[in-house]
Amino acid sequence: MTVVKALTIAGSDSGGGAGIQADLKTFQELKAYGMSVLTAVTAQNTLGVQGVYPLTVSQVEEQLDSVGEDLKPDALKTGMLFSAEIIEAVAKKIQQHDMNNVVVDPVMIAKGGAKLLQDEAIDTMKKDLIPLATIVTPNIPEAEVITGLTLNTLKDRKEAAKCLYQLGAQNIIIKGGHAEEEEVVDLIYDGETFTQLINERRYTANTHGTGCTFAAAIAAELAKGVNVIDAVRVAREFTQVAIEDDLNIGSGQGPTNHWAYQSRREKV
Ligand SMILES: Nc1ncnc2c1ncn2[C@@H]1O[C@H](COP(=O)(O)OP(=O)(O)O)[C@@H](O)[C@H]1O
Ligand SMILES: Cc1ncc(COP(=O)(O)OP(=O)(O)O)c(N)n1
Repeated sequence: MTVVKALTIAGSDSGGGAGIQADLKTFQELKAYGMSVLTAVTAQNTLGVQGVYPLTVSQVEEQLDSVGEDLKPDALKTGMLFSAEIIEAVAKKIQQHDMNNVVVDPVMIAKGGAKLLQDEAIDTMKKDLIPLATIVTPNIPEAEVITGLTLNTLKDRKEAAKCLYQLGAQNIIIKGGHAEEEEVVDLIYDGETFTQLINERRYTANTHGTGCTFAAAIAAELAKGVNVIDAVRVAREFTQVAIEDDLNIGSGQGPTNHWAYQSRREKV
C-alpha cells in the first residue's frame, strides 16, 4: 500500500469544526495519513471563540523539525498562524525541510468575528509565506485585506487574483462563500487562465470550518499527486456535501459533516 502523508500547520478548535480537527478529519476521509503542527489553542464552540492561546515560536519550530526530519509530508496546509513570528518560523522551516505542495489558507477572522491573525502579521504573510504557496485560498474578506482592493464584482476578484499571483503564489483560488449571491463562485487563477467553479448556495448556519476543510482537502489530493484543478474539484465536492449533510449540533454556527463525502460514495 502506498501511504500519502499530509500535514496541517494550524490552530486547535476545541469544538472540532475548524482548525487542526477539521483538517485531520478531512485527511482521514480522503485517505491521507494526517500529521499536525499546532500553532495555537483556541477555546471555541459553535457560539464563537472564547479564548486564543498561541504557542511559542520554539514550540512550533520543534514540531516542524520532528515532522520534517522523519515523516516528510507529501503536502501541507497552513491555517491559523496568529503572529508574524510564527509565520516567519513556519516559512523558514518549510524551506529548510524542503516541503512541497504547500496550500496556504490565510486565516484571519473566524466567522463569529474573533481575530485569529494579528494585523501586524499580514505583511509577513505576504512577504514570507504566500510566495511559497502552490495554491493560496483566501475568502473574499481575506483577499481584500491582502490586496487592499474592494471586491464587489467578478472583475474586482480577477484583479485581486492577479495581485496575489504577483506576490508569488503559483495558483490562487478566491472562494465565494462570503459573497451575497445565489450561486457560490470560486475563482481560480494560475497566472494565465481564470476558471470559475460555480454551485448553488446552501442556506444553512452550519458552515463553521468550511475554509479549513476545503484547504485540507486540496492538500490531501495534492499529496496523492493530483493536479491543482482536479484537487480543487475534489475539495469543492467534499466541502459541498459536508455543508449539505450537516450535523446540526451545538446552538450556534455548527460544523460541517466530514463523513458525508465517503458516506455518499458508499451508497452509490
Ligand atoms: N453557503 C454555502 N453554500 C455552498 N457552498 C459554500 C457555502 N459557503 C461556502 N461554500 C464553499 O465552501 C468553500 C469555502 O468557502 P468559504 O466559506 O468562502 O471559506 P471560509 O470558510 O474561509 O470563509 C468554498 O468552496 C465555497 O464555495
Ligand atoms: C483554530 C481555528 N482555525 C481556523 C478557523 C477559521 O476557520 P474557517 O474554516 O475559516 O471557518 P470559520 O471560522 O470562518 O467558520 C477557526 N475558526 N479556528
